[in-house]
Amino acid sequence: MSDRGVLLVNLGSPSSTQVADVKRYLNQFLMDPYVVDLPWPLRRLLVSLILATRPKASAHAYASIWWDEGSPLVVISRRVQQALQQRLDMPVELAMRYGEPSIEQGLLALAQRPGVREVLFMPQYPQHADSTITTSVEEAKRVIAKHGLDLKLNVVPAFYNRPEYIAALAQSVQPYLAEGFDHLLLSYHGLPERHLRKADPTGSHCLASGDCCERASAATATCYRAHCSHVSRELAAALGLESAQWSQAFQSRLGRDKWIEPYTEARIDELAAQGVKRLLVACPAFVADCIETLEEIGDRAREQFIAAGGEELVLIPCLNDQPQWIDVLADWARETPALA
Ligand SMILES: C=CC1=C(C)c2cc3[nH]c(cc4nc(cc5[nH]c(cc1n2)c(C)c5CCC(=O)O)C(CCC(=O)O)=C4C)c(C)c3C=C
Ligand SMILES: [Fe+2]
Ligand SMILES: [Fe+2]
Repeated sequence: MSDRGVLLVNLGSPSSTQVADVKRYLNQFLMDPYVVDLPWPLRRLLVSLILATRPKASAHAYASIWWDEGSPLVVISRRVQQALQQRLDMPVELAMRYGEPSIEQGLLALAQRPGVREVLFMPQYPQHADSTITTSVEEAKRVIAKHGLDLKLNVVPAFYNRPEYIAALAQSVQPYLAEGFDHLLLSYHGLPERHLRKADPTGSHCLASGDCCERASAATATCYRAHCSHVSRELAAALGLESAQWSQAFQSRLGRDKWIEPYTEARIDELAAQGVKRLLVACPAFVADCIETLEEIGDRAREQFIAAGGEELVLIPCLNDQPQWIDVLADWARETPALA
C-alpha cells in the first residue's frame, strides 16, 4: 500500500437550495479574503450588503439545476473520486473549500488511513487563481497545523499547460463540432482585474498592455488570464479551428469592480448580431458542471442568445467523470514525484 493519499479539491456548494443554507455558504465563500480581497471591515460591509438580496436569487438558480442526489458540482466530484479510487492503489478523498465535505474532513480522513504520510493535493482548477487554488492550499496548511497532522502536502499545480488535459478537453468537444456549428465560445469564470495585478510578481506586466497574456513573462506562472488564453489557443489548435471560428470570454461577474473582459454576456449579443445561429459554448475553467455552467450558460445565456436572434446555444458538458479524464487524473496521481 502506498504512503500517499489523494485529496481532490473543488469549490463547494450550499448543502441545500434553502435560502438559509445558500446564505451560509455565500457568507463563508465571500468572507474569504482571497475571494473578496478587502480589509475585514469593508469586506464584512460589502458581503452583508450582497447577502441582503443574493441568497434568494442564488437559491432560486440552484433550485433550477439541483439534482435528486444534491448539487451537481458535489455529485459529479463524488463520482470522479469514486472512479479514481477504482484506478488507484491509494486512498482518494474529496474536499470542498466551502461547505462539505470540507478540507478538514478530507485531511482527517486521510490522516486516519494507516501509513499515509503524503497528500497529493489536487485542486480541480485548470487555471491558477488565488481565489481558488491559493485559498485551498492555505486552508489545508491551517488544518494540518491545527490538528498537528503528520502529513506532507504535495500540491499538484494548475494544469492549464498539460497536454493530457488539452487532449481530454478536445476529445470531449470534438463530437459537438462534428454536428455542425457557427461558432465556439470558450467562456471562463471571470475575475476582478485587481486579482490579476495582485498575482503578478513583476508588479508591472499583467494588464499593462492589451496583449500581455500572449507574451511569456515571469507573470505568466500565476496569471489566470494568461492560463485561459493558453488553454483557448491550444484547444483551438487541437480542434483545427480557424481564428474566426472561436472566441474567449469571461462570465459570472459579481459587484461593480472591473473584471477581466470581454464579458460573456456582451459576447453572446455580439455573436447573435453577427449572424451566428448555432453557438457552442464550452466552459474550460470548470472540470465539473455546476451552477455557473448549467444555469448561467445552459439556461440564462441560452435565453439571451435566442432573444438576440440566435437559434440554438449548445452547452458542452465539462469533463466531469468521463473515462478519458479519470485516466488522466490517475496518471497524474501515479506520476507526481514524491516530496523529498
Ligand atoms: C468575488 C467573487 C468571486 C470570485 C473572485 C470567484 C472566482 C472563481 N470562482 C470559480 C469557480 C466557481 N465559482 C462558483 C460559484 C460562485 N462564484 C461566486 C463568486 C466569485 N467567484 C459566487 C457568488 C458563486 C455562487 C453562485 C452564485 O451565487 O452566483 C462555482 C459553482 C459552485 C456551485 O455550487 O455550483 C464554481 C465552480 C473560479 C474558477 C474562480 C476564479 C477563477
Ligand atoms: Fe466563482
Ligand atoms: Fe497577465
